[in-house]
Amino acid sequence: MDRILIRGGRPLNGAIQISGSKNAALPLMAAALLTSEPLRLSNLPRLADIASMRQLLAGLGAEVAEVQPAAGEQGQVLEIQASHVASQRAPYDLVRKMRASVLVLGPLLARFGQAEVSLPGGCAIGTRPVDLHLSAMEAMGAEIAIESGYIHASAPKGLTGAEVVFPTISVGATENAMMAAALAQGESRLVNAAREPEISDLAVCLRAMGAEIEGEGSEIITIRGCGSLQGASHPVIADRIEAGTFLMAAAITDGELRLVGAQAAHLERPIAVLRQAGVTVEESDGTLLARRRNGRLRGSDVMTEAFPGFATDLQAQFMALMTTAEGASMITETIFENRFMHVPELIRMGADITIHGASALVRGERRLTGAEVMATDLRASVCLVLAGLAAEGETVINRIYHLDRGYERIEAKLAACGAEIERLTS
Ligand SMILES: CC(=O)N[C@H]1[C@@H](OP(=O)(O)OP(=O)(O)OC[C@H]2O[C@@H](n3ccc(=O)[nH]c3=O)[C@H](O)[C@@H]2O)O[C@H](CO)[C@@H](O)[C@@H]1O
Ligand SMILES: C=C(OP(=O)(O)O)C(=O)O
Repeated sequence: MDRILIRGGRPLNGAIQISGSKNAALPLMAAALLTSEPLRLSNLPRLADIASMRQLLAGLGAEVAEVQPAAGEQGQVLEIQASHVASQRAPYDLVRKMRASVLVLGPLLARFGQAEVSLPGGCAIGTRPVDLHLSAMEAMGAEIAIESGYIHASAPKGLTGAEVVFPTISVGATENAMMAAALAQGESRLVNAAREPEISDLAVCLRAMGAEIEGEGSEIITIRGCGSLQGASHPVIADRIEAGTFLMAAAITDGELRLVGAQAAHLERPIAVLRQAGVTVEESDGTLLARRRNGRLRGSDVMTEAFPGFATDLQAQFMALMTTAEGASMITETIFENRFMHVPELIRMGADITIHGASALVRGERRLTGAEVMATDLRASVCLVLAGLAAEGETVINRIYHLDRGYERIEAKLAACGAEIERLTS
């Protein structure tokens, strides 16, 4: 199994191109199932999750081809055509590797009147049920049964537009409901919808495919379903979590990074928190520049929240940063019940952190020292990379397949800015 070796203590300096967003790309790829015409997606990151979604779509019978970027296009470009969908079954083997596989449920059900999707099961960061996805489908008229670990959904006469009131905010359930509603008969109103930039990106693409959608980015999304959707061409937004991670990499190493393509509007709360902690973040011409303001960082409290709040996907990285700040920080995780798996590993590197329920108290100004550590999930992995970059000596991170789910060419991007980092293959 591959590992990452980091020799820490070197400031990062340089420019990094931000890749396309994994979390925007996955629902966009699933949206290709809504039409028999080709959907062309550009600026897709080259990540394990994108490969898994590609495999899932191909397994259903869609044709997925990588094509050369046209003028103005960036990243990986895929043309997905789901004209002959032979199967409506998302198998356990793929769903267990990537929970976002459940995003094929809405499109398959809306277009073909049936879908079988393996229940995702638990996950390192929490139980992560899919009840909100299922109740949204039921509100639109689907019958749902759980048998042998699979969701069996059927709507032989098609889905009907409905008011879906989400009791709690769910990004994935909002996306599934938007895609299903786009092909349902009549109008749907999604109330207490997620407002993440990835939701807005999906709405833009669905609109280009002919869907009538309003209100994305607000708490109520209205969708008037139409009989069929057409092909479209859509560039995926930049990955705000990758950008936020590298803002923190600049700060933790006391370096200076220019992030090309990063969208400040998608990072307002994390940038405000970083500024309060003593990081200068400047925006100009589609880039973000980050460096410490006067050498020292101050402990700052953070609570994770749905967008526009502080993203849970940046919580672990912020915790690594706060281990090096002056004073104490209280970091409260409100989205996932078990997203502190990085804490024992940071402690092994010299951090002083105690967990009290959903909060972690970080006592700062620790000198981190390199150690052999274990990655447990995607953001925990990159938090250990940040800690390793700041630590004295060598850090070896095991189980980095988690990292490959969400960070494109991370060693190359960091090495180009002065990090001593290498992948050890065995
Ligand atoms: C591929 C993707 O985009 N992943 C992101 C997405 O995950 P995902 O879409 O899975 O996250 P959700 O927004 O659905 O989850 C938020 C909370 O709602 C709960 N919940 C969710 C659905 C449901 O049916 N029932 C239920 O109880 C979850 O367990 C969690 O506690 O949003 C999360 C929250 O910003 C991010 O951390 C993930 O990186
Ligand atoms: C939790 C994450 O992803 P997923 O929802 O795909 O597990 C993440 O991107 O941090």
